[in-house]
Amino acid sequence: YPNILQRTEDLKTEYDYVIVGGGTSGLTVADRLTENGRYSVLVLERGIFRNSTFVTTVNRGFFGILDPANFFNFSSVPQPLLNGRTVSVIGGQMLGGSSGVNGFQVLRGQKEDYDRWGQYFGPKSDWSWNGLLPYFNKAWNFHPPSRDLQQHFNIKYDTKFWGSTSKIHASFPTFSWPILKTQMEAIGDIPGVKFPSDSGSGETGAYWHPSSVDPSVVLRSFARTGHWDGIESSRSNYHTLTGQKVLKVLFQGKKATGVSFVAADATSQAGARTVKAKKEVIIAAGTLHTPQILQASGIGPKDLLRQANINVVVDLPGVGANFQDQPFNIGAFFNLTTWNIHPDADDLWLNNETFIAEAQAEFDANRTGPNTIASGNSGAWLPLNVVSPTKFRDIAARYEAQNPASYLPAGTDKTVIAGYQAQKKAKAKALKSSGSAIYNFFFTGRAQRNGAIVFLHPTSRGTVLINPSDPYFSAPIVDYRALTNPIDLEILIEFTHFTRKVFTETRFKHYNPVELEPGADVKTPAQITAWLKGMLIPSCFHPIGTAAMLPRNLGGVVNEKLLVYGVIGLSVVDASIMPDLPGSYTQQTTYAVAEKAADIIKARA
Ligand SMILES: Cc1cc2nc3c(=O)[nH]c(=O)nc-3n(C[C@H](O)[C@H](O)[C@H](O)COP(=O)(O)OP(=O)(O)OC[C@H]3O[C@@H](n4cnc5c(N)ncnc54)[C@H](O)[C@@H]3O)c2cc1C
Repeated sequence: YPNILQRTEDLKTEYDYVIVGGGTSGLTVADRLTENGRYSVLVLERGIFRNSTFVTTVNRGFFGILDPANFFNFSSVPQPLLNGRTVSVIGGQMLGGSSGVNGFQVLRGQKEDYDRWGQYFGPKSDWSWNGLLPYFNKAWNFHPPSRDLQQHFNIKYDTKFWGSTSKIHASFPTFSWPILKTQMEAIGDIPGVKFPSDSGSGETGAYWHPSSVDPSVVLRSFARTGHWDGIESSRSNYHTLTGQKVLKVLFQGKKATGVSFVAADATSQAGARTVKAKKEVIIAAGTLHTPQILQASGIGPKDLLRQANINVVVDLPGVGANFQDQPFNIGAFFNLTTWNIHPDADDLWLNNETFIAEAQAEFDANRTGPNTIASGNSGAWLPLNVVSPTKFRDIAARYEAQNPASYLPAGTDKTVIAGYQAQKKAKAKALKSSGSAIYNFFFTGRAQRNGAIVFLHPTSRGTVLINPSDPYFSAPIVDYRALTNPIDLEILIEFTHFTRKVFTETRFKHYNPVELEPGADVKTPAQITAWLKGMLIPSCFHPIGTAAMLPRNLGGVVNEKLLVYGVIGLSVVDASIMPDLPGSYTQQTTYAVAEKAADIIKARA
C-alpha cells in the first residue's frame, strides 16, 4: 500500500481536502472525492491498517471486539439512574473505523425516520426517504439469499431497494438455524406484525436482513476493503497517514485552513505537525470524537471552551449535545426449555465441541455452513402501537406535553432546548405511528437466553464534551444520561410486558418458555424498574447526534449541506450528523449519508 505515507515527512504541505478519520464515512467520502482525479485528498487516521482474522472473521459476528487493538475503550461517567454504573464506550480505531469491528448487521430505518430529518428544515429538504434511497442503492451491493434459504425460511427481498455496483457487500449466510423459522412465525402470531417485502423497504415489521459480508470470500466487507484497498494505491491524488491523531482544526479568521496532528500515542502537543486544506477540512472522526475535535478547535458551547482555555471561534452550543444511542439488555430473557431441534446457535455458543469442529471443517472446505452466520439475520422492528396497544397514545401524549428543558442538563442553551422540543413533537408522532419502529427483537438462533431486545428511539439525551483540564489528550467525557427522561422507563416497562407476551401468547408457548430475567415474580412497575436499572446498557454501539444536522436555531451544528455553522470550509460527514436515530442500527445509514455527503461536497468544489 504505497500511499500510506511511511513518514510524516512525505506529506505534502497542502491538499484540496483533508479528511479527519479514516473510518466508515471517511473512507467512503475519500474514495468518491478522489475518483475523478481532479482533487487531492489526505486521510488522517488515528488507528492503523489492520487485517487480522479478528477483523475479517464472520462467524458469530463479534471477533472484531475480541482484539483490543482494534478499538478504543474508555468509561462513561457513572450513570446515576443505572445504580451509578459506568458504561464501556467502544468504537473502531483502524483504517475502516467501526465498520471493521461492528456486528455485520445491515439494517435500514423506516421511511419516516429519514423524512423526519428533512422536516426539521421544511418541506423542500432533500434529506428524506426519497432523497436517500439513491444513496442506499449506491452504498450497497446486494446479494440475495440462496433459493434454498429463501424457500425454507420464507425470506422476502426486493432488489429495487438495493444497488449492485458498490464494493460494500450485503449478503446472506449459506445456512441458517431451523429455530429461526419458528421464531419468525411466532412473532407473526402477535396482532399487527407485518412482513414487509424487504428489510430495506422502509417499513416496520419482521424480516430477514443481510450481513456486511463479501460472499465471494465470506469475509467482512467494510470501508477499508470497499473504499480503500487497491483504490488508494492506484490514485496519486490520494494519500493516507495512519497512526496520527488530529488535535484541532486551524483557522484563519473564520476559514478552516487545515489541521494539526500528533502521533497517536503522543501525550503532548510538542511534536505537532500541520497540513493545509485548500478547499475543505472534512471531519469523519465518529460520533464520540467529532465533537471533541470541534470543541478543541474552538467550536462549541462557549462556557465549556473558556473553562478549557480554548479560544472561541464560534459559540455553537449544539456541539456534543443531543447525544443518542440505543439501549439494550432490556425486555426479558427466556429459555425455550423443550426446544429440541438441533443444530441451533447454542451449539456454537454453549461449546458443543463436536459441532464446532464440524462447522469449522465445513467452512474450511467450502466456506459454507454455520460459520457463515455473523450476529444474525432476522428479527422484528415494531411500532409502539403493536407493543403496547392500550398505552401507546397516553405515553406519546405525555411525552409531547413535557417541558423540553425539564430533562436536559441544567443550563442547556435555548437553541438546544428548542431542538429537543422539535424532536419531541416529531418523535411523539413516531410513537403513535405504525410506520416507526420503537422496539426491536433480534433473533440470534438460540433457544437459551433467547434473542436480544433493543430500544430504537430513546427519549433521553446525553452529552459528549471535552475534558476541560485536558481537552486534547484525555478521552471525551461521555454521559449517556440514561433514563433521565422518565418516558424511557415507561416505554421499557411496556417492552418487558410485551416480551413476555411474545413468549407466552404465541407458538413459543409450545416449547415451555421459562423466564430467566427479570423472573416471573417481578411484576410491578417498581420491580421492573429496579431490574432495568441494574441491567440496561445504554449503548449498543450506535452513537449519533453530537454534530446534528439541524437548523442553527434548533441547536444544529451542520446545515443541510453538512457545513459547520459560523465558519467557512469545514464539514462533518459521519454518524454524528444524524439529528435523531433511525429505527435500525446505524452502519447502513452511515454509508448512505457519506455517499450523499460526497456528492454535496463535489457539487460545491
Ligand atoms: C462494536 C460495534 C458493533 C456494531 N455493530 C453494528 C451492526 O451490527 N450493525 C450496524 O448497522 N451498526 C453497527 N455498529 C455501528 C456502525 O458500525 C457505526 O454506526 C458506523 O461504523 C459509524 O461510522 P462513522 O464513520 O461515524 O465512525 P467510525 O467508522 O467509527 O470512524 C471514525 C474514525 O475516526 C478515527 N478517529 C477518531 N478520532 C480521531 C482523531 N482525533 N484523529 C484521527 N482519527 C480519528 C477513528 O479511529 C475511526 O477510525 C457497531 C459499532 C460498533 C463499535
